[in-house]
Amino acid sequence: MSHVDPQLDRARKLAGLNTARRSEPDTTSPFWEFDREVWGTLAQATPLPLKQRDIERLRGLGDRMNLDEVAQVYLPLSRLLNLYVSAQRAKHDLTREFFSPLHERGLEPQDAKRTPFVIGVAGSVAVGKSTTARVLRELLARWPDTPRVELITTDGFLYPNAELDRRRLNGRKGFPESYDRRKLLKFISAVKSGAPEVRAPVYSHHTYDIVPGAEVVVRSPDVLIVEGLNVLQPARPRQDGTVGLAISDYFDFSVYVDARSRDIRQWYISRFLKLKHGAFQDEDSYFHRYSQLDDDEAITLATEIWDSINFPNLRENVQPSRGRADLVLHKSSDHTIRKVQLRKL
Ligand SMILES: Nc1ncnc2c1ncn2[C@@H]1O[C@H](COP(=O)(O)OP(=O)(O)O)[C@@H](O)[C@H]1O
Ligand SMILES: CC(C)(COP(=O)(O)O)[C@@H](O)C(=O)NCCC(=O)O
Repeated sequence: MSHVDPQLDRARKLAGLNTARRSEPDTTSPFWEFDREVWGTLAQATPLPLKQRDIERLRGLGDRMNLDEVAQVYLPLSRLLNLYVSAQRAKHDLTREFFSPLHERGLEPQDAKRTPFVIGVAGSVAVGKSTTARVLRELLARWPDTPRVELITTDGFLYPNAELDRRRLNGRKGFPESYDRRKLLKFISAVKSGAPEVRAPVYSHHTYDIVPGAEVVVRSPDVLIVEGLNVLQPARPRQDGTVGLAISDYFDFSVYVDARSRDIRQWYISRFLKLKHGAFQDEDSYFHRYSQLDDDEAITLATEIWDSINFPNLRENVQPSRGRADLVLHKSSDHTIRKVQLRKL
């Protein structure tokens, strides 16, 4: 954070900010904060490898992501992550060098291969974290040293509906206790142990349940992105009061997608309406019965689901984990990212 950076000063002028009135650094915050325009200058020399049609393919229902946002927000982020991956690799090489006296004696660890760089993507239901995760995946895969990027969503680790019923957790889908957290922790720990193949179960929004027998196989990629509501949850205390590990203990970097809860509520309701006219029309959709509702009834129902499930989960579990992220993307009410916070080092 040098005092005079011509690129940043130019960006501040473009953004109508007075370069002479630069605010004092906030020494009480663990984050550096950047307006989008300033952050957007941080990868100017990097060509944008995606086209409009790629964005349309990656964008979730209702999301407004466009090429400008990819260039100004995600390209710099992918550049930073590329640097962090290199730093991690350098650290790995140094550690192997540190082991080298063991080599002659045959005592060097046999599995000294590096493990995948794991990135967590957290945020509320309907905030657009799946679009964020998919765009990051595409961008990172285009950097020459991380061609193999895999993405999994934590919904695969939800208990099947029958098990949620048995545990009296219907109506709590998405709350931390609705996930098989032990299985998720074993999954991530296997990935970070360097296992050549690790399997994860699959959830379907269409059937609103785990898909029996389906799995995704993660084969030691360069980068693994793990997206889900609760990925930044701290470990919960065991019955004897001791605290174990959380999946975030295995993350090399994490992103929290943030917005005002009243904006997210609006996005959730309008997405529900879009789904009513789209996916719910399909007779196999679990929500097919809702396709018959008129728009007012659908708005009432979506509001009820938001107020009774998704908002309480956001307030009680998801939002309190925001401060644990390495990077926070702040969206304004039109879905565009206005501000980026990066954890200080
Ligand atoms: N009932 C549904 N039917 C079909 N797709 C859905 C349904 N609910 C959510 N989705 C899709 O699932 C994905 C994940 O949604 P969500 O968990 O709300 O996270 P986010 O909106 O932050 O990506 C989104 O692409 C969304 O459009
Ligand atoms: C499947 C989800 C819990 C999200 O799971 P994630 O991948 O974030 O772990 C959420 O998108 C969802 O559909 N919640 C359902 C709330 C409800 O209507 O019961």
